[in-house]
Amino acid sequence: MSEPPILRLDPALDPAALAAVYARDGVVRIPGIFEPATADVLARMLEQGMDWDVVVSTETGKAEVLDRAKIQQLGGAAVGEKLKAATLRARSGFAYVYLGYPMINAYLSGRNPGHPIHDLTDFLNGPEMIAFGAQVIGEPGITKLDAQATLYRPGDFLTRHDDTGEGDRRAAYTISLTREWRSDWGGQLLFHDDLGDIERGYAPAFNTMTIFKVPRQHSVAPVAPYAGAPRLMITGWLKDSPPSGQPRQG
Ligand SMILES: O=C(O)CCC(=O)C(=O)O
Ligand SMILES: [Fe+2]
Repeated sequence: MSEPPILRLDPALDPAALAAVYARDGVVRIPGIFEPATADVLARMLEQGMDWDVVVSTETGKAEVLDRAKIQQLGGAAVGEKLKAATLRARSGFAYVYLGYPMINAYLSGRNPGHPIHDLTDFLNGPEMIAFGAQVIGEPGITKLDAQATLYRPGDFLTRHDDTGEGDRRAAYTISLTREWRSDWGGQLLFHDDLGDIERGYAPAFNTMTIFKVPRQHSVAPVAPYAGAPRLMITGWLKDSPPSGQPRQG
């Protein structure tokens, strides 16, 4: 049996060139973030091996996270009502529906012990990734990468927001592990301007990292009812708050 590929960034990446693009545009696309064999293993994990929660926004825009046990307890009809309510709220406010896996919480609480997602959480908060992210965005004080895995099904969405958080978010990132996508399947990361037009729309391109400066108005376009695959991402923020309560302390 062959060894699993090493979890590392593709050594061919040129962080200085990426930093120049980020400094100019406030956003940078990074195709080929992992070597192909690594990206393949990570994609397979998201495609086949995840203990997904249903993530649905409440009236206040906070996340209600329904794990398998909670879904069973509520029953399909009650879960469906929550999704319907969030979808109605999306008409006029911040709302979202998708499947998620809270990587940091899961890591710290010992959920799914031995699962390979925890190696990725470790990697994202390890010295190589922190140094890379800090260099690309030109913020040497970056201490951690928040992370969640997400799966958008047909109809799933995330409405317009700007990622203002606790004040420690220096930039947002996404790493797409969506293998194939058609540009008419929705699911783009959209940047909105003040006139209500779309400045840019990024399809979930396989093995591509996107980093953008926040706050900035953005959304995830609803995945089309006819989309032929799930939209698979790792998303989060590069933060500069002290690394307490994170993986790899000390
Ligand atoms: O999935 C994406 O492309 C972006 C997600 C996002 O904007 C967020 O989680 O705040
Ligand atoms: Fe966001």
